[in-house]
Amino acid sequence: MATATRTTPTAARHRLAALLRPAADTSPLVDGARPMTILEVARRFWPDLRPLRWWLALEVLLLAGAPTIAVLEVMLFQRLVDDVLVPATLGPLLWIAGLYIGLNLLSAIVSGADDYLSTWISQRFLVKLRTQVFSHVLAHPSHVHDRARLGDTMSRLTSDTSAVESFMVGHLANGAGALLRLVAYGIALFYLQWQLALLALVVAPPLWWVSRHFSRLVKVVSRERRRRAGSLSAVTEEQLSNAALVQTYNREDRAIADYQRQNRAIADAELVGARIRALFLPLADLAELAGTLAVIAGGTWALATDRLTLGGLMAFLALLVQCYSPLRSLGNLLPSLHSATAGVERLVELLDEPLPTDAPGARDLTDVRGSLELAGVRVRYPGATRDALWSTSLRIEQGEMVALVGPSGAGKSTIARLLTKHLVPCDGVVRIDGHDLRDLTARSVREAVTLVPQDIALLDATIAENIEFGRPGSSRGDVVMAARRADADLFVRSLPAGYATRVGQRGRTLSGGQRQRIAVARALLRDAPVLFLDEPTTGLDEATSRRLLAALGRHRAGRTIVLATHDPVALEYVDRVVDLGGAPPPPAAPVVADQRPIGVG
Ligand SMILES: Nc1ncnc2c1ncn2[C@@H]1O[C@H](COP(=O)(O)OP(=O)(O)OP(=O)(O)O)[C@@H](O)[C@H]1O
Repeated sequence: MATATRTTPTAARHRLAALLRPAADTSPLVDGARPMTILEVARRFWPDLRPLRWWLALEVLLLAGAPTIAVLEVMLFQRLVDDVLVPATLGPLLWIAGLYIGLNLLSAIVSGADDYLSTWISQRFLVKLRTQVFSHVLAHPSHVHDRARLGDTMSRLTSDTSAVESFMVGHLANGAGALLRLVAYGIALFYLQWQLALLALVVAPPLWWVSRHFSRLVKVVSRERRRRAGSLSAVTEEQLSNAALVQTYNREDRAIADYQRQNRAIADAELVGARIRALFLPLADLAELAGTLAVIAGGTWALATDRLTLGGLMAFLALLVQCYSPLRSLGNLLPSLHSATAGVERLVELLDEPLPTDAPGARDLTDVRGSLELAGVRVRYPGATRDALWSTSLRIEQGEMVALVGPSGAGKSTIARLLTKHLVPCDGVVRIDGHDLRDLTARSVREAVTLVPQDIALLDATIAENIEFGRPGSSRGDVVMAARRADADLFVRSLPAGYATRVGQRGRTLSGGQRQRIAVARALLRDAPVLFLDEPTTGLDEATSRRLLAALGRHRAGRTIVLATHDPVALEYVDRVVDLGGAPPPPAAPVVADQRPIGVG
């Protein structure tokens, strides 16, 4: 005998709950941010909005103007029915029409001013917030940038900043406007017929209940949607910036599949949102309909017992219908705030990434001579399980030209980061001219030490502008001189547009060796007392390497030059070789509890 499968109420509830939650993302690219309450968000961003508070007050006044005009219009409508239509006389129509036109004009002025002012407030807030977030991200230490997914960061900077704006300005202003409208209509309703007005209030509790449940579900789905949007941006940026790699290895299918998977995850979250709306919005409609029917029944009684005129009843119903829109707006306020909170949380996570700050009392490094020292230095990157440097000590005298050698991963680039104060050691001291870098401002240290990193970065600008970046305001003669010293002048002159050639994003229209020489020219123009070049001869043929190294030798007078290099040719041009050795690091020690976050200060 076949057993009939029965759906128990609990199983049905579980199935419904599953339909209203996004399916788990099995391979999340971007983690969810720390959840925040609405109050926390408001407290966090109020200081940014505070300077605009008087404009906000004016906005609230304008918001209050609109419902007042609407109530006056409905009252006028009552007069139209009772004084013109019911007695069928044209007499009072003239003044009623005149007032209607006047109110209409006033309403147009108020709503135009309200629209302009609210846009102005939003945009001012947004410009300030985006600039603040952008400068914060720009100040992140380089190793934080290494870990971050650029696409996700960009999604936070654009759409998530808009979420803060809609939370602090859009939704709260809408909420205030809805509340004011509700109060104005409510007073008018009670004025027209208080018993009917009380009857109309029966819809408030069910609407509130619907809104609360709705907002909880909306919050979950909004957080997922935002996180997944971040993942999509991250995958897009990653695949497009590595398009050549993808093509070379014939991995287009996999890249497209990854991209599609992220899009499907977003579509899944969107569909859950649509299911939630499909379930709850009809419930809100039902509550409104119940309210209107109750008022029509009560209104018939009021008409029959002469408690209300026909015009009064029609005005009452017109006002009641107007009431439902702000009531809905208020009902939607919580879900909208929760939805925006999901974006705010991601932005706050970005803003809460600790920024490197100079220690209190840090002073500027002046009169730099250029001696460098590492004493017993240990570095471990955040999240790493082993030290990048341990017990490292070395000394480079002022005016020396030194090659820093060691196998790949020995820590040469890490030393460059230490010397430019992008990192501070977990143990030990880094010194310039005998001063502990911790006591110096990062800005003055970077003025003294110019780094040409291994991963050459050029701006999407002309060659001249890229070199001039080293010392803004330099003359064309100085730019050309620096290019000549870096052995770049000849190849630049051979280009059709010469120094005015645009190099494309990250200098991609130049060869690796050409990029290298432009970067060295930029560093030479800066003319800092200490020059750290990380693998400066990578991508250069031997003859060009020798010309560059000889040029550096000529440029060294009074300067300390460090070459982190694997190139044996470079060793011929230096005074001394500092070998970082290749000893394996000590066994991975447990992460020390009091390890300070790596950053400046
Ligand atoms: N941002 C980072 N986060 C975590 N670990 C890092 C980071 N940067 C470097 N490391 C680790 O630190 C160690 C030293 O790296 P570093 O780049 O300083 O070596 P290197 O001597 O310059 O190597 P190469 O000669 O290959 O350029 C390596 O084990 C590397 O994996």
